[in-house]
Amino acid sequence: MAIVEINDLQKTYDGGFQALKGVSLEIGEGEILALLGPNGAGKTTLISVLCGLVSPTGGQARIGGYDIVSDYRKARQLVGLVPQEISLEPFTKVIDAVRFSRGLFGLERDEAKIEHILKQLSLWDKRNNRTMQLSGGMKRRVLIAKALAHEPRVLFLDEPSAGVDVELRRDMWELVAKLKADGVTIILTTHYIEEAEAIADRIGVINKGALLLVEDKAALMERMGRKELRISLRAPVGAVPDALSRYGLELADEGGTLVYTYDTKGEATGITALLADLAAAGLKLADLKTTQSSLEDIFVGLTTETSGEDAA
Ligand SMILES: Nc1ncnc2c1ncn2[C@@H]1O[C@H](COP(=O)(O)OP(=O)(O)OP(=O)(O)O)[C@@H](O)[C@H]1O
Repeated sequence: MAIVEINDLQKTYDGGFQALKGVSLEIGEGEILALLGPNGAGKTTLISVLCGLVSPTGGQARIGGYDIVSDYRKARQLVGLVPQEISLEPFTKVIDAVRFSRGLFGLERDEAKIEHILKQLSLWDKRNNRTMQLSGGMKRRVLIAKALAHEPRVLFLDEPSAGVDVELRRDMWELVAKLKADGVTIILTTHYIEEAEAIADRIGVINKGALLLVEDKAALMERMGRKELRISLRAPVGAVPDALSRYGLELADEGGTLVYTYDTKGEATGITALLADLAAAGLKLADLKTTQSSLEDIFVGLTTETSGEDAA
């Protein structure tokens, strides 16, 4: 069942800038969705609209069935937000900061719950430290603890590993996996393709306010498993010879290159047979090169394609 339903969501800021151009998306309960996109793509705007911090100028969204505008309080109660910027009261003790966040939602004190959250984030030993005494990574954990204090069902993490070292980033990934096991739905934004690969169930690519793709990570990985063999010919051809039709070759470089795409996970690549058939068809090779498509290629391809449209 979808816990977050987004339908044609739009945001035009006061100055006229259109930061969201009609985003539609459904996120299932317990899912981890990574929103990948370059700076200024609209990721923070999308999260801010869903959390009720920025008002949409078109479309609708519901969280747990509650409209984010007309049923704002009920929708907001279901979400936790970990912002990009670290903003903590320096003199407040860790445990008090988390208790306070829970109180903001009108929930009764529940020390067992607070203890569970602090332990889950490895903050229990630091519970009586003032937040200013903590390292940057620990401060980020406090932000997560605060966001979890009212037991939200959906957690938004805006750039959780921005400015975080590699080790802490891995800790963060483990934590996300633990939260998922607890049934929390997680939507995170990131610039790091590696991060999306490591933890997401689904990956959404957003650029210039539009969602370009949402796909299961496994399906994207399947695409990544494809490789290209580029065969440069000594003499260009006008068309792919009929004798080679079964290979699905494409022509590039004005007939000077044949491009063969194959699955690296397949038992046989078909390359040996292809090369034999090429020779039989009388084609002479100048060079061979293989390239592997990666999530990064897909991402760069998608985001530059839309930049091109803008320029046109
Ligand atoms: N309050 C605002 N008023 C006008 N324009 C804004 C406002 N907030 C954001 N924008 C613009 O909207 C666009 C999207 O910004 P947003 O912060 O959502 O992007 P992002 O994908 O989160 O980027 P980043 O990865 O840099 O955080 C940017 O061009 C930004 O300048």
